[in-house]
Amino acid sequence: MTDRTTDSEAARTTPAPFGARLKAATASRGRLCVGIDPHAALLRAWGLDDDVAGLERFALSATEALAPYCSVLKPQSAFFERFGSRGVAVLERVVATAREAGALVLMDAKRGDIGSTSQAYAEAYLDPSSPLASDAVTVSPYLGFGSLTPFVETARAHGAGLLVLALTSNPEGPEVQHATAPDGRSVAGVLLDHLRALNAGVDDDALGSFGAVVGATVDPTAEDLDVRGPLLAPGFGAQGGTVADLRRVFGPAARLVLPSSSREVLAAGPDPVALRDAVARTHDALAALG
Ligand SMILES: O=C(O)c1cc(=O)[nH]c(=O)n1[C@@H]1O[C@H](COP(=O)(O)O)[C@@H](O)[C@H]1O
Repeated sequence: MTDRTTDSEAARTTPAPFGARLKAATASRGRLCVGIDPHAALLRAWGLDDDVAGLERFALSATEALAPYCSVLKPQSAFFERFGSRGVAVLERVVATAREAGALVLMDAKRGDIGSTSQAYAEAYLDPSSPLASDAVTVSPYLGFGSLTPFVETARAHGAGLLVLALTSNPEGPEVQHATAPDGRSVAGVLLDHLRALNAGVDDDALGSFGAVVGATVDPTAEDLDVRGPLLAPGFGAQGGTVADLRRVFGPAARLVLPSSSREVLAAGPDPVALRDAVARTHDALAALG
């Protein structure tokens, strides 16, 4: 994005770091991230057509119903992109609506590319002057962790965060993530070490802004999951992950977990009260996590 602010203006307007804002949000609203994933099947279940009008109705109704009651909303960009520019325009409204209601927005775009292209992605999702500007974005480190440097620097400049794919919830992930790096560590272990380094300056009782994605459904791991930043745990709910699984997978790092659920919550709609009840039930279940 073009530089529309002076350095001193930027310093005045930069929000607190994402980790600090996430910690405050989960303390007041609970630590559930709800995914806004407008699947064709969910649109049909809500009595909507699988077209841009249906997408708009679904995504905005869900966001309006859920954003005041959730610490984090995670719109899945793919379901908007499949409708082209009109779908992306709906995504822009979802981001704005969620943030106005006080929810943090984690854009689920899973981007990652060579550094110079990563810079453009970082500006698209994290620069406040972008229409898609979010509080954090999911990123893929599989072009090498260093290729994410533009995301790290842009996040730091704007008080935003990153959630880096480490041990994903899908069954195909281990082929890459459990592979052994040249120095004998696992690939996932290398990524987790990089995240720990990025969060190194954070106080003991604070939360860093650079987190990992670790599925609620993965096998227990010998890796040290305590990166001193958030651990996004998708796979909770529709993919079968339970509170017991979160305890089993994360052990002492469970305090850092941000469980994420999309279809299980969204299936309760379109009634806004039913959507809120689904969130309340999940919050109650998560209370057992401590
Ligand atoms: O980054 C993610 O959010 C993600 C990572 C992962 O390992 N597994 C995973 O399911 N996700 C996303 O989390 C959401 C899961 O949706 P549900 O299975 O409906 O709760 C989808 O948007 C996935 O793209």
